[in-house]
Amino acid sequence: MEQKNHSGRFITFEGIDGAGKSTHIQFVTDLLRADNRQVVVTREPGGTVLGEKLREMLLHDKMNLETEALLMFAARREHIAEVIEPALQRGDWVISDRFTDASFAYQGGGRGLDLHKMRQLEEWVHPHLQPDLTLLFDVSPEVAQARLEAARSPDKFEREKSGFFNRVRDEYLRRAKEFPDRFRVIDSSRSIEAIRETIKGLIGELG
Ligand SMILES: Nc1ncnc2c1ncn2[C@@H]1O[C@H](COP(=O)(O)OP(=O)(O)OP(=O)(O)O)[C@@H](O)[C@H]1O
Ligand SMILES: Cc1cn([C@H]2C[C@H](O)[C@@H](COP(=O)(O)O)O2)c(=O)[nH]c1=O
Repeated sequence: MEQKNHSGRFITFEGIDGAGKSTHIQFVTDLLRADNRQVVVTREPGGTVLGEKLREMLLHDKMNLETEALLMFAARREHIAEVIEPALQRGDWVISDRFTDASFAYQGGGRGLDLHKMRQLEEWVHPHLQPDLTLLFDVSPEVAQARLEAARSPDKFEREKSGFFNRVRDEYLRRAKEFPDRFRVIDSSRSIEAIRETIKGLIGELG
């Protein structure tokens, strides 16, 4: 495990679109606040004024794949400097709806960008920062798609076909195997109640 130079905790939520991340972020936030923790809830791309502007472009405009990856990491650099690092230094718990694993899964796995380039960007943008815990909400693209269709109109990523989401899912699962210390894979095809029980146990382990 990497050496930490802060007293806070950094938890990331990952999974394909519609896997259920947002649903459970609220639950975890309530759980931690009830335990008197200071919690900062944020998201990627986004989380800062500049990052939210980049999010609009990233989710709605057509662009070159490398431009997409670079803008994801540009938004992330701002997010780390303005939100994540200051919060961790204060000793807060940071909950982020996605982080760098999403770039590996979507731009790497989904769209086929060379993972070596992604590792170089990661090394540049946050050489010493990794989540303490990454909750990977794992579900088939078919189930996720059915949930999303019932919930809202799709953005650029959500309009992709199931082949794309199968590749995204595979890359997430590959990373979960590569980094078993921080990843916990949650079977997100279960009921919301059953998933909450699993999450409670996992958060408890962080202390
Ligand atoms: N375990 C579950 N069982 C049934 N429905 C669920 C479950 N989890 C979430 N949902 C529903 O599925 C929809 C998508 O969930 P949610 O917005 O939490 O997904 P998400 O992973 O945050 O998606 P995105 O990454 O696209 O923002 C919502 O309508 C939510 O109520
Ligand atoms: C951080 C990050 C995100 N994405 C994609 C994944 C999702 O389709 C959207 C974000 O939408 P959400 O409803 O907030 O999940 O962006 C990506 O492709 N690469 C990334 O690094």
